[in-house]
Amino acid sequence: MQQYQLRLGPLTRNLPLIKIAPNTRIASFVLLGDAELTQYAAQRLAQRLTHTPFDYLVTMESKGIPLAQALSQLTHHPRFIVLRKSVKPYMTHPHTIAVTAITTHTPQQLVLDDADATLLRGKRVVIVDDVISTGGSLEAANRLLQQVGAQIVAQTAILAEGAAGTRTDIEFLAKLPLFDGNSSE
Ligand SMILES: O=P(O)(O)OC[C@H]1O[C@H](OP(=O)(O)OP(=O)(O)O)[C@H](O)[C@@H]1O
Ligand SMILES: Nc1ncnc2[nH]cnc12
Repeated sequence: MQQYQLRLGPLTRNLPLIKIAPNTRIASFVLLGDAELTQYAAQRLAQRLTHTPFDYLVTMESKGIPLAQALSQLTHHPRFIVLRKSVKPYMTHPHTIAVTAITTHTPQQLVLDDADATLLRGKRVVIVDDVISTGGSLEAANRLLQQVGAQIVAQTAILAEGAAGTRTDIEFLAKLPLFDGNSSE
């Protein structure tokens, strides 16, 4: 399997290249289970947020969760909000929004329970995720948060992939190429 070598500060990781379309691959980045990388990335992102006062961190299920937890602790924000991908029985009044993300061909959604929506109304929010690729998940999170009256003051990620790497409205630590025909088997 072909690999892409990611260097992030003192850390190096070999990421497998995963086919997402004919001749197009992403470098699969799996933050879940990598406590060292999560902690390192959270420290770097916390530094970037030093001059951005905010009330809540918001992340998307699932790979953003450990990063948001580490960043929450480092920035002394004891609670963070997770946008879920399915409606749970305990939710009283779920707000949902459709998502198009690079890794799934089936319809996806982001869900925010009303209790969390109430918490976020009028609050300054930082969105955090592991990877921004097409930006579909980020865009959906933005729309959902705006619907419930939150104010997005920063968007942060470890990696920006493909065209997301040219965006100036995201704080990211590293860029990843999208791999074209040269990476086919
Ligand atoms: O910019 P986009 O094209 O929307 O891609 C980025 C999203 O994709 C990944 O989630 P994934 O769909 O792999 O779900 P998971 O975290 O639940 O595994 C990643 O954690 C982002 O949320
Ligand atoms: N490169 C990537 N690795 C893992 N998950 C992703 N989601 C979007 N891009 C991704």
